[in-house]
Amino acid sequence: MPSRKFADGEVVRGRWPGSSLYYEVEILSHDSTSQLYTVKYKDGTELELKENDIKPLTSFRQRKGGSTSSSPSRRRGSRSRSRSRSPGRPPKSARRSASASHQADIKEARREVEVKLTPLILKPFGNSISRYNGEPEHIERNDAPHKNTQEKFSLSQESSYIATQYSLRPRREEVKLKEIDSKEEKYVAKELAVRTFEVTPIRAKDLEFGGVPGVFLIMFGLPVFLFLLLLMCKQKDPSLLNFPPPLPALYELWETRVFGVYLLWFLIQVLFYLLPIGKVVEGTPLIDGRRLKYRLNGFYAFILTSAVIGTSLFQGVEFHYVYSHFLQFALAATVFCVVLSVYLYMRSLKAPRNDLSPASSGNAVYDFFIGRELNPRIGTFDLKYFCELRPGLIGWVVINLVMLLAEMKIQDRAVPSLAMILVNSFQLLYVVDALWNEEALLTTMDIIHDGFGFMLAFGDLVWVPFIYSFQAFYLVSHPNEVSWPMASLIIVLKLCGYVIFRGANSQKNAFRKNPSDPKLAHLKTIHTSTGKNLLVSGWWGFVRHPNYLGDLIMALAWSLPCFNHILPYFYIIYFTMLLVHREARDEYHCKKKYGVAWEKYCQRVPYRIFPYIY
Ligand SMILES: NC(=O)c1ccc[n+]([C@@H]2O[C@H](COP(=O)([O-])OP(=O)(O)OC[C@H]3O[C@@H](n4cnc5c(N)ncnc54)[C@H](OP(=O)(O)O)[C@@H]3O)[C@@H](O)[C@H]2O)c1
Ligand SMILES: CC(C)CCC[C@@H](C)[C@H]1CC[C@H]2C3=C(CC[C@]12C)[C@@]1(C)CC[C@H](O)C(C)(C)[C@@H]1CC3
Repeated sequence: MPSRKFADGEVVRGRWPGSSLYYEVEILSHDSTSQLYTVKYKDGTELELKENDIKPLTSFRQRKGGSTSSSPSRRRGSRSRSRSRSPGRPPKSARRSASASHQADIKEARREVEVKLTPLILKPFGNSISRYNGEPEHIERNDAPHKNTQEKFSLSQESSYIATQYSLRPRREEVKLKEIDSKEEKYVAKELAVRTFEVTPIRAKDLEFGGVPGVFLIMFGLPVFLFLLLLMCKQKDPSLLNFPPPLPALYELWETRVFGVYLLWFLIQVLFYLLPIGKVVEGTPLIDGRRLKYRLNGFYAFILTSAVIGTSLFQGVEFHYVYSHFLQFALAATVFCVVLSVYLYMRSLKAPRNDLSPASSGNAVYDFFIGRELNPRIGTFDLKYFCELRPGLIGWVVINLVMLLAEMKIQDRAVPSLAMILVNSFQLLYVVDALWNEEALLTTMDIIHDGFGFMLAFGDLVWVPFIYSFQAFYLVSHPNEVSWPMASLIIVLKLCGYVIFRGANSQKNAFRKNPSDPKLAHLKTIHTSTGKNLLVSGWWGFVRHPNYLGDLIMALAWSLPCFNHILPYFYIIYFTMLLVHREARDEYHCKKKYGVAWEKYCQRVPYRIFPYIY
């Protein structure tokens, strides 16, 4: 095991990211895998630093006149003064006269502002951006001239990343100290304001999902709805005339053994997640500039799970148990999710402000639902990221397989029905695609915006495995013969949906990763004042959410093999509602983020999801 230089609890100096300034920090922990130290600054900020960015206190104490301030924020004043006293600096009048030195001053001021960062609670779509978005925008091709336009705003990609993470609003006294004339001051302020987020304490704001009453209803309504749906599906004739289905007593639904099997499943997935295989990538920058590290091994977890399931089948493990105790499994997952949500809420009460989700509101009920903490982690174990793709999504494929085997057993078939094969293979493709493109998850609303609370815990661990497998569950007790011509049409529909879904997601991901990617040079873009551009041709010029369109077409193809009843269409109805609502949430955020540029985009691309319809 590699040795570490600094011990937990030791007080040292840590470099402030993006600057050459060192502040007093306390070592909180050390991760031997990533070789990063978690340190705490005096103002409470916790960051991960490399060993090279940490120095013992003694190496600073001998420096005469060094600042004693111990947090980036408290250091501001002294640093400004010491810089202005620098013997190498020409008198201010001389600096004022030459435009070249004006430019140098601007650069210096910018650098000064950049390094004097205070991690703050940010309101990500704050007024300053909206105000600045009053600027005229223009549409251009995504090629070299576009790059120049971006460079006009002169911050390098790296520094612009830092800039977007901090309040870079120059303090008045600092600007005075720099003695930049008003024109230049405006220029600097204008540049900085573009990337400035308004600093606000978390306060009451517009709540989504119908506010507190809405989330209260969802939290109680969805589990009830889930059980009613599963009970309905178990009936021979699941028509609405037979509603409500016979309700079992609650004690009949609870089985400790089932809960044990569920926990075992969860722990196996934890184990696979922790395996040191797969690339480690950085997530999008957080409000305090940190970028969390994520290991991309979802696809490996899937392969390993398949090996375990295959071996168990070979060993004669009775998978029918999952089908015959399906409701008990759904209850076990729901109980687990409630316990997890309570844990998440409790631990979030101790979380530093910087770690809270921008969606949290300060209202306990709402925050319990939406999640208070953005990225709850136990060491390097990221709870939200893990739950989003592993136990539920892989669990969905396993449940589908269980249903396929159950269909063969119950209907006494030598081979599964064509409908079951279609449903299984379509959904397998969807899950494998998500795991293969795992990195894309890091830029979704769920990871960047929503906290980890009941909504995602229930969505990931209960809703996805038990509702998304509904078509397969339905087919076990309600056989439906699909002809080959019909199957061919459904396959074509599924492939069309997949091409749109994958094409749109890959195009956007590639553009966000490298806006000057030569492969995207033919696409038109709208320049926005945040520095990020919007695609306005290609898939994203067709409708504003082409990926949702593709997803919905695929969802239709999943339901069609069960076309003899309305019940399996519940999925497409629910999914349309989910994506229409999600699209509205995303529009709201994008409008705040991009202002006039977004409105221009909406004019250019008038339809949200369905061309000429919506
Ligand atoms: N199966 C399910 O239950 C389910 C549920 C939800 C979502 N999904 C799928 O998950 C995938 C991800 O969905 P998502 O909801 O996270 O949203 P998304 O559509 O992938 O991302 C929206 C973001 O894309 C960027 N964007 C929007 N328009 C753009 C344009 N013209 N050019 C460049 N960037 C643009 C904006 O972010 P920035 O500008 O900040 O980059 C916007 O916030 C989708 O394929 C969706 O279908 C599936
Ligand atoms: C109120 C609740 C019922 C809402 C529950 C919503 C969740 C079921 C979804 C929210 C985000 C979704 C999502 C996927 C699955 C469903 C959600 C968790 C996803 C993992 C499906 C595969 C995709 O490829 C994806 C990885 C992009 C996607 C991410 C978002």
